[in-house]
Amino acid sequence: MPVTFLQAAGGAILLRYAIVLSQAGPKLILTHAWTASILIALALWLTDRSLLYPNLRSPLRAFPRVPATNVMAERPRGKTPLNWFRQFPDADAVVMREPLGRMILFPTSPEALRDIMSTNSYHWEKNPGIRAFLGRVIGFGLIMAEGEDHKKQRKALTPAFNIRHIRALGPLMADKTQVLVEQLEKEGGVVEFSHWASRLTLDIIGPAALSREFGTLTSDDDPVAEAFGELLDPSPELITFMVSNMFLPQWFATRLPVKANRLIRVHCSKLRTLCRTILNEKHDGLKQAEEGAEDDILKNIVQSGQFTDEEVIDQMLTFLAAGHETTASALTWSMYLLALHKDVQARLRAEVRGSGEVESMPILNGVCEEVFRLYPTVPLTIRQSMCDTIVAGIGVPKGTVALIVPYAINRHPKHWNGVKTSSADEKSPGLSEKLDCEEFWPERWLMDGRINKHGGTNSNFCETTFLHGPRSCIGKDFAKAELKYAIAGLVAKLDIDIADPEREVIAGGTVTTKPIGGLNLRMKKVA
Ligand code: HEM
Repeated sequence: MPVTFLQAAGGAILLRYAIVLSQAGPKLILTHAWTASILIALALWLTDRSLLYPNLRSPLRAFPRVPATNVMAERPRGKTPLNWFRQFPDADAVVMREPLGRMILFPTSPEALRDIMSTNSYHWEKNPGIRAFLGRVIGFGLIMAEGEDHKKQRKALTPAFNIRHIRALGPLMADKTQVLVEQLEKEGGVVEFSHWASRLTLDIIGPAALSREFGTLTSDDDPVAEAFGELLDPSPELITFMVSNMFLPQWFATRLPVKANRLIRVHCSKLRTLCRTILNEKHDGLKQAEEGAEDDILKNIVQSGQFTDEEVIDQMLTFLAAGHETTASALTWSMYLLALHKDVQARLRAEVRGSGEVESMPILNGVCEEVFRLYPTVPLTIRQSMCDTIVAGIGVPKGTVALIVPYAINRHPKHWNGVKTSSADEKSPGLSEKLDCEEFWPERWLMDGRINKHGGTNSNFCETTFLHGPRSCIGKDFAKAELKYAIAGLVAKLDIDIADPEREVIAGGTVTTKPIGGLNLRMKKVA
């Protein structure tokens, strides 16, 4: 529609200009007519893009408008969208207009989120530039696949993450946590915890996904930890390069003589070589052993018979990258929240020291769910519509950019403000207190002492830490089990306090959320 309008207007003006100038002689036509018509067409296009289309024709006008803000740069990421959601609590989405008129959609209501993530999930894809860049780093596995390719990969990989396999990993998760506890006891005193959390999760994903011990908890020089450290917790230069990949064509970006390109080439080639070696060993193991090689995610992928060796390596890189810093971030924030809420820490310690299955302990479950809600590891993710589609009953054109912001959605006041009720309150009504959407309150996830799945809201789309639908996190159950075992193991043995209470803890990080400057904790053995 805008193109038709522009073509007609530009054509008419061009014709008129040509007639006027033709009367002034052929030389003048050649000198000015084309320049003038190009400038006029450009001016019309800009006017249309920045004024007419957004104000008069865009269907996104149906949603409240918010001022342009650099939401990618703010800390914590999602802070401003949360303010918008407070301002427009009943809106299905808000729309931000960038200076050149591009409209960005921020879906907020469960209906809008369901349309994007579930009903019309395949109408939306990730930004092609970011995909190409991240694919170079973490492989073109499941996270980077789109459309039919994604459907095929997801179907082949889902059995590897079934609940039976994850349950079987419980002892490994508990054992590795025990190694961490011993290391922390040796450190004796103040530790920078996010660093230890990454080591733990790498040592769990290694054997769980690839039958490979990385041993990062007990050794300082591990090439895998180093490569992921530099690639996933990158320098400002690497971040700038990543963002510029959204706009630059890949044939150009990959050839730029910048340090970031060299760093990616060196580390990725090391990681691919390592994965190739592991894969060859797995093939040998599968050929030799009657029972097959050790049971892990890799064995399931190889045995699915759906992938070439290079594709399996892409999946291995994806699982290593997606499956380690993410849970490390959640574990870091768990320790932070438990250090701030010593009463919850004490109740949790009593629970995990008692009998019962780690998977079904009520307080532990509530603590994990509150951590995922308040500090979603991926605070924001981006999508672009590949065709005309519908969001909460409004027709949204092809090419629309949507920013899904779990940080803000998970704290939406309309869904998460409430009333604190506990069994004690139920016996003595009138004692209920107001519950703020940003308050850490594990009991949201308990109803009459039993675990509930929605945290007291009326839709699971009120919480989007792992997203929902076909593009939701395939490792969700793995991550939840891992976090439970890690918290249970740590809290049972160690008392956790903030080491430097004066310092403000702010959520930063590039791909995953982490406290800026780390998290210093005082961890003491408890009797
Ligand atoms: C706290 C832990 C975790 C969080 C918060 C988390 C969150 C997410 C999110 C938000 C996405 C969607 C990203 C997007 O499309 O923009 C995702 C996708 C994915 N995650 Fe996780 N994740 C976690 C742990 C894991 C683990 C442990 C694994 C593997 C062992 C894993 C593997 C994946 C994969 C393969 C995808 C792509 C799924 C697809 O597109 O079909 N994640 N995760």
